Amino acid sequence: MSENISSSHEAATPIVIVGHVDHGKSTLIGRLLHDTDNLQDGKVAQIIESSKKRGLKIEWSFLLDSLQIERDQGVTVDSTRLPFRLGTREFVIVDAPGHRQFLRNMITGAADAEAAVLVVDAAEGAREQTRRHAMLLRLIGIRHVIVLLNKVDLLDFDQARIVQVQKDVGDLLTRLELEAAVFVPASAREGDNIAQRSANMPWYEGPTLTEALAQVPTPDSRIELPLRLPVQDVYRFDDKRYVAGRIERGRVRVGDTVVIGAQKTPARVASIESWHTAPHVAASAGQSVAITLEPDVIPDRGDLLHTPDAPPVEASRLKTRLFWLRKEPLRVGESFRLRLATAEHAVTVSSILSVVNLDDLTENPGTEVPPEGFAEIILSASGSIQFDPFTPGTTDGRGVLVDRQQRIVGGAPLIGPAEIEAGDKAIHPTSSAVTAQDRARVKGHKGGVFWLTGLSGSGKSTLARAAESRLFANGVDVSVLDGDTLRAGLCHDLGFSEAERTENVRRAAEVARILRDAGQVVLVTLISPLRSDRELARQIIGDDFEEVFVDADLSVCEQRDPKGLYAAARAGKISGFTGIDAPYEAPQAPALRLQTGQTNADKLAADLAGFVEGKVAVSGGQRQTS
Ligand SMILES: Nc1ncnc2c1ncn2[C@@H]1O[C@H](COP(=O)(O)OS(=O)(=O)O)[C@@H](OP(=O)(O)O)[C@H]1O
Ligand SMILES: Nc1ncnc2c1ncn2[C@@H]1O[C@H](COP(=O)(O)OP(=O)(O)O)[C@@H](O)[C@H]1O
Repeated sequence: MSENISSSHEAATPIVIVGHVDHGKSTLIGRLLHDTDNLQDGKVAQIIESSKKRGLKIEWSFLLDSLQIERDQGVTVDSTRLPFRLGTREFVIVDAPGHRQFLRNMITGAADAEAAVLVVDAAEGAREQTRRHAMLLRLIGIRHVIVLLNKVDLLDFDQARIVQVQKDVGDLLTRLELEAAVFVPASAREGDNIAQRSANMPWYEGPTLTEALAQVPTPDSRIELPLRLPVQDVYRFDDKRYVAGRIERGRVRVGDTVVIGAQKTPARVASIESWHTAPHVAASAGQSVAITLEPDVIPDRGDLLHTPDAPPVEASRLKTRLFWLRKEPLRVGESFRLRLATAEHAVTVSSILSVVNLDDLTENPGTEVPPEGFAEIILSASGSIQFDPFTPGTTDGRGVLVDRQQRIVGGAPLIGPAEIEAGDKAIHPTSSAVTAQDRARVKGHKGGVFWLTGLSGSGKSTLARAAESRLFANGVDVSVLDGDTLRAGLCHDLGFSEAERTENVRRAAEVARILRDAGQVVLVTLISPLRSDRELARQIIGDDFEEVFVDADLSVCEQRDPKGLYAAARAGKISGFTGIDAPYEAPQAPALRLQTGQTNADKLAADLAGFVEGKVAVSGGQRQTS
């Protein structure tokens, strides 16, 4: 049997190119591929042709457009890899069609970049996206950053002005604990200092971009680190059980003792196999293997195999950096799945330690993380999680948060265990193993929240109760959360000040979310007079939230006055009454509008029930009707 340890193969070095919009990223890619002779002849002709047609000099960014068109015609891919060669060394520019996909690839490690070129328009200096991208480079741990000060022709190649921009960008990176390997003053459009040294900047003695790329170190070897083999799967074949996975770091030899996951069971490696080759005596980082163990223990997918002398960290509260991708802000109390190599753990955000202000890059206390925002948070799990703290250049601690629909909502490199501080809310919420899909299959419909807002007396309760009966008769698991009813119990401590109404809405939204997560259809009837409060409800509930406007003029409501409240308010017996001396902000774009001053209640209840059924329908669902 031969020693089959893969030596460091000369794989292409992946790089990413980032920068503020219009700072010249696409032009740079086109220029770079052309000047390094990495374009097929036909491509150049195509670019010259389309540039001429528009009466322009050669426009290198058209190259990317034409590659994009080719991609659009081919199979859908979520990552674009543009290979190019510099001398004997291979590189690949990792890009993605679309800004969000690009960010997603960066945080999941799909981009897997060794180095980054940060493009900054020298005439404009660092802008908002420059800061955001630099933060992202820090977050995902890219250690080698080349700053390309682009468009220096617009500064007449003036040394003093270029040096000033270099200093500004350098200061910005220093504040992020990132160090630029080199600053290259260049003009991607004109070709200065890309592959050819610029004659316009005799004062510049540093490398051109291609020279700078040639200096990017080859990836560090992960072989010398202690073993980590995340279990991908366990197969049974010919009476043997194979534990399959890709070695993330270290090496494993036949005869080694390994420890399996959180159960901490030791076992001996009996054999190491891989497809289509003879069995190995050893394997190392980067290789995918199937091993057999003695005794024949059964790990689970997600378990980490490691050496007994260098175990990973274990904690149930994890201090985590965060790059937040969801369109809605993140709040404390939200639950997700934390993907970590092949493992998935249920976690809850138990606190937001700080949120980065992108204008000045300061870290401040905050109650929510905005879309594309950066923060430091604590994630809590119900049990302990094994991990290695995030280390740039490795896959260690590279967590990703996914929501109930398996969508990636955040990059979450795990920094380490979170100590429990005095006064800390050390909560460890659990989440259900029963999925939304399981529930929908059993109930024949999915859960959803229908938020009925409108003036007192507009008809919210009347329509919700009538729709509830109709839906129930059709086999829908439905309930109503009614303002008056909640205020008699859960919210009995609340009055009608603005702050108390906000709290009332928050509580109702939290309850609605729990019921929705349990697969129910929930009709909430609250005046909820302020747009900001209804927006809060939408954010707490997240998916499957629909705003329904129960619309009737104040005069109609006042005339109906079913509870005599308007009369009491007019008589000054009740103060702060909605519509009289407290505001009501009508929805601007409700999903459904029910005009109760014009249409009878029966018809509107049927409309509401129909709307609800349409929204919660699942294909193939079987419902029992009564
Ligand atoms: N000051 C004042 N303003 C508005 N409403 C008042 C007030 N005082 C008592 N009520 C009664 O409380 C019901 C509204 O409660 P909500 O929980 O829906 O209100 S809110 O969403 O918190 O604004 C409301 O019920 P509906 O008529 O069903 O809307 C009233 O019965
Ligand atoms: N088209 C209609 N839709 C709903 N309610 C109506 C309609 N026409 C008259 N009403 C009457 O208006 C009143 C609405 O009161 P309610 O449902 O308690 O309102 P809210 O819950 O919004 O305060 C009820 O007395 C109801 O019978």
